[in-house]
Amino acid sequence: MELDLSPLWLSLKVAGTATVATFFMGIFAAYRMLGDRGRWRSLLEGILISPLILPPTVVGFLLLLLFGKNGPLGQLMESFDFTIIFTWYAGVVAAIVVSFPLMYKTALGAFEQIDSSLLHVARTLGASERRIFWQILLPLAMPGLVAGVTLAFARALGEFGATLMLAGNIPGETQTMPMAIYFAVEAGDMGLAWLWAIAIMAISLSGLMVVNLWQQHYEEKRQRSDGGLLEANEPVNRGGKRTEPARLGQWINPPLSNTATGLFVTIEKQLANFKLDIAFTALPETLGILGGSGSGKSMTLRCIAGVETPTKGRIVLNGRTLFDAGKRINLPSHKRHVSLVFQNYALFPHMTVAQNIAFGLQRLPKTLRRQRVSQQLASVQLQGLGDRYPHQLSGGQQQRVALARALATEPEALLLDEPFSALDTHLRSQMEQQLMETLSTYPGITLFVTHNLEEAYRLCGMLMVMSGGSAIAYGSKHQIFEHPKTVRVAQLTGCKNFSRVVVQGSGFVEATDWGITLQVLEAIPDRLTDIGIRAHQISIMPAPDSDNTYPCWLAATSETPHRMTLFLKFNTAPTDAQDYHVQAEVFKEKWHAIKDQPFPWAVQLDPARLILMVD
Ligand SMILES: Nc1ncnc2c1ncn2[C@@H]1O[C@H](COP(=O)(O)OP(=O)(O)OP(=O)(O)O)[C@@H](O)[C@H]1O
Repeated sequence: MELDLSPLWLSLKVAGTATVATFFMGIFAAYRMLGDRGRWRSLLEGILISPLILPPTVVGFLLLLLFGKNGPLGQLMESFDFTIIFTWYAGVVAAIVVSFPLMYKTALGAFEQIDSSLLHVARTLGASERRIFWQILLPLAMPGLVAGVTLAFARALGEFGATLMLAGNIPGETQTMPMAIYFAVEAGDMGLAWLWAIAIMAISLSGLMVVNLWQQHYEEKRQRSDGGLLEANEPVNRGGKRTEPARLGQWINPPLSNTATGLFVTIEKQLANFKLDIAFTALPETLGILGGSGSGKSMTLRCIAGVETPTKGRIVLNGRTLFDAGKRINLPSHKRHVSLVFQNYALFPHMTVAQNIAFGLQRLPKTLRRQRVSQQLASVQLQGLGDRYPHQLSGGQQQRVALARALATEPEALLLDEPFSALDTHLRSQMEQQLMETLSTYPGITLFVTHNLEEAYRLCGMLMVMSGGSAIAYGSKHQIFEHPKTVRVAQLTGCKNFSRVVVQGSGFVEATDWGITLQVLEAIPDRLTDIGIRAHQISIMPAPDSDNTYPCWLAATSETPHRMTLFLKFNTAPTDAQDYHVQAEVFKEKWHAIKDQPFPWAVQLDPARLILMVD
């Protein structure tokens, strides 16, 4: 008897059509749900994936209620003289419903895996949501989407229960392979049942294998091109000149005003366990932002870039209002002309270096775009690397590409969020040099977030110190480092030695925690509470008869490659390593000169170096 192949063709037709529909519907639904944290999300998710957990007969029953003669869709179709019940269309509908959750869930997972900073950075480079979808989300999610399609197709191919209820088992018209198996078993024709079962398994498994092979190939191709990490190509700084940024501002504490030139920020943002409440003005130069972990530095940059929305306040850039809660103005990131460089650089991994840099230049004619990319590559010394992918670059090179990409759009403000944190010490100092040169020709406003005090000092003319979501100090770097007004600012700028004080009379205070009386040169502020001194400014064995010199004993030491930290106690010998008053830092040469001297040592807290603070 000749074998009727119609179940095979019908299955492929039904599953293929359903998969095409599921592909688009699943991606659309996943895209809409992406980032949705609304209260209806759980309910909506439950509905979308319910066909995965409900018995197929229940799904079939519900579809029958919907598409049947008396169902709302059934009646609507009947008014056009059309019905899908007991046709192959019904098989397609059943297959779409049961395979949709697989496509949706896989697509959502693939989208969610994409680093959100890539999307944020694309927005700050001027890309619309549509462009981000087509050029960032879709290509990066492709391996996941392909896996989703395969699973959806396999599920559609194997659909039985819902299809039987909606489409029935009409040989040649609605009988798919799963149905052919069931009815072959019913009729006792085990040979035929085996044949269809093997056909389904072969099609599904070969589909999965092809996808797996493709993914493997995709990964191998990525790794093969991983070959050359180019640390050796990093520029080597051999005695090159180190220059200060060109336009260090001379002003101190600029008034908070809606300046025509500059960045004016006065915002509040309430989060679950944190409140950002900050106000400052930045002029066209480099403002360093220092602060402890979690003090709100990144959040401030994210609000300025439009990645986060403040709860209250205003942000004005060169006279343009970027955000005004009162007037309900909230320019999207792509219209702000503000570039944000993330800690992890957020380079688009599927684009070459040149494509990354050109990403924000879509509106320029091609020749001009190419010219701008070459200029930027040259400015960060990456000529000849335009065709590489980010994973073929060293950390330092990636950092330079991120900077070139951010500057290519000629932003009015450049926000750098700890741009060197992922680099080793050697590379860090090279990159710092390079950034200094780049910034010296950048005419806009730069905000530079860092934890590294020395880096902040070298790169920035002005500094803002943040703590607990607010600015606690703002001024020139000299002012902030040499005359911190509060204990917190002194701590955050690296001061390690503090003592409570009682004022003794004009020019003298008693440092109660250290048990000594100190002469001070600075005018004593009204509400003075603390005195401090930086570790490297403590003198050991000073010239005889120096002021503020006391006998000291050594409680403990701690060694770094070039310096020693000495834990010292005034007036009496320590009982253990924790029993000390101050930490002093000395170079190794000095340490070798003093280490065998008998105790007590003479230790001076130079009156000119003492910091007077309020708590
Ligand atoms: N999306 C968020 N939802 C709730 N809280 C958040 C969110 N993002 C940040 N925070 C909180 O806001 C505070 C400030 O975070 P932010 O990232 O600005 O700190 P930071 O000063 O940059 O710290 P670090 O130096 O460690 O990067 C932290 O307490 C953090 O937990």
